[in-house]
Amino acid sequence: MAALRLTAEALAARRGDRTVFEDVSFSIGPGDVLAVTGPNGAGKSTLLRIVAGLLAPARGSIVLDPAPDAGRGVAVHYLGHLEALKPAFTIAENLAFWRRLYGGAGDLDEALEDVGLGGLAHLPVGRLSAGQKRRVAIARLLVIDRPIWLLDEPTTALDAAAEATLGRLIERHRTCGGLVLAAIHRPLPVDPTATIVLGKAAA
Ligand SMILES: Nc1ncnc2c1ncn2[C@@H]1O[C@H](COP(=O)(O)OP(=O)(O)OP(=O)(O)O)[C@@H](O)[C@H]1O
Repeated sequence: MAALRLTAEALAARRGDRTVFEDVSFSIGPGDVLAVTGPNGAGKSTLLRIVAGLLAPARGSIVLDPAPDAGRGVAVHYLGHLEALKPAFTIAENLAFWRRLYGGAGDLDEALEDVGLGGLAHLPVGRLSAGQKRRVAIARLLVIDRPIWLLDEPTTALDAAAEATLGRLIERHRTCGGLVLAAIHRPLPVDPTATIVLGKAAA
């Protein structure tokens, strides 16, 4: 994985008519894990969505060095609150869809083994538990090789074993030079390089 640096400079975000946060700056490079904490409504998901390019900042800038020719979007993988899985399709069909859409090349069976869902590729997603769906969403990170993982409360619905597995997968990603930005309420299953605390909850 090519060495990348992601630098955010004096970011501010507005949602509706409210400034959610301002003057947020950070710089992360290969192997870094940046945790973003703060109370409900402080803007953690907003920050991730801005870094993903899904929302524009009210002020400030985000620079990727080196900048991908096709833009920042191709370097990031956003794991949001929603799993973005079609319930009527099997696990394999869902992962194959996302892999094709994002231009990934990872092995589906290997990814499912990695998240503890080996042998279940044929099951419709609609029949899975919340934690199993989360594991499928995490497997998507593995079949599409992108350097920046944006994880919004990634341990939601995971049991202790799956949380430990996520920790190992994040460590593997770091070892390969990947970067992680994670919005959290509970501690991550890895030691973050740094933590940003966003301010006050919405009144
Ligand atoms: N689509 C939207 N339109 C207007 N305001 C929004 C929108 N989405 C979120 N907000 C507001 O932006 C603020 C920040 O929301 P955000 O989801 O980023 O917070 P968060 O820190 O991730 O919260 P939580 O810990 O509850 O997940 C909140 O006050 C929320 O009401």
